[in-house]
Amino acid sequence: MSGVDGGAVSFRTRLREAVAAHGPLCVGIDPHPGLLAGWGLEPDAAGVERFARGVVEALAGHVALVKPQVALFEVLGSAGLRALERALADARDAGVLTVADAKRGDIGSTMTGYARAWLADGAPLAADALTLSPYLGVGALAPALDLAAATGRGVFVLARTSNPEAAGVQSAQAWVEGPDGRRMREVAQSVVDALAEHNAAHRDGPGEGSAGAVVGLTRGTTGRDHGLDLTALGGPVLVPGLGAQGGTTDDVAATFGPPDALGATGGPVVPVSAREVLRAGPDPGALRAAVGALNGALTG
Ligand SMILES: O=c1ccn([C@@H]2O[C@H](COP(=O)(O)O)[C@@H](O)[C@H]2O)c(=O)[nH]1
Repeated sequence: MSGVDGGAVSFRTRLREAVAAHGPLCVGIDPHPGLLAGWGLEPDAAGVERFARGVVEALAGHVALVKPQVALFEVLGSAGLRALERALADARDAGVLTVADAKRGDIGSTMTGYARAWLADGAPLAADALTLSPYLGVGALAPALDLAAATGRGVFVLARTSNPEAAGVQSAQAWVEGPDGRRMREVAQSVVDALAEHNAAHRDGPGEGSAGAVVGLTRGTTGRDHGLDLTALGGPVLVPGLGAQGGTTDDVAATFGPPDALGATGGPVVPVSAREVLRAGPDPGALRAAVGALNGALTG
């Protein structure tokens, strides 16, 4: 993770390089019991570990990043978390970027603990990036944003999630304090704006673009004239909803524009697919073919 001068290389730089080399797809590692059965594995810690490490082994060198779904490891207690630690270590050793999808968020003092658990150098569960929930306020997430910026890691904060139930909260209008006084803003947009502010303050150096947003593929369009305006974000966008939730590669282009649409000021845009890709396993060649087909459609 060190740059030529010995300092940390930003997550966004590393993500851009990985996307340029392998394509934008992020493969979710979601060891659902049904998928484990399809792979001939038991729904226990040994099965989850074999599954997660099998995905990394098959896709190393073929995918930019993977996103383990922490809940599906946590459900097995300490043995499940040990399996996650091993899969994260495998990915690190193989040069595959990782996003721990833990959706953490708490008051600032507790947030420091979450930040150190997932974003500190040497932490057993350290990942390249962590998903965060801003329901306690984006400001409360500062310990994670700051540690990510300092260690060349990233965060993805939920802005507009892929599930339909989120609309009531995320599309609500709220008063937000800005440089020009108070103004009404959609909650999801206010999250993006706060992340843009953080990124603007860390434009050069290891913290560059470390604050990304989660914008679901299944919740409508983005752009200046409708929906979310991501043009000032200055960071990456994680886009779940491709495949099992109904989103298509055409939807990615229609919603976010061509792969480099946010290139100058933001991005990369990284679509996520878990179940659709994982159903192709356990055969490594079939997993790689599923990833290749999606990456081809996303970039073609
Ligand atoms: O808005 C969100 C945020 C996170 N997710 C997570 O992404 C994967 C999607 O899995 P699929 O099998 O491709 O549907 C899963 O881990 C979700 O918890 C999301 O779907 N939407």
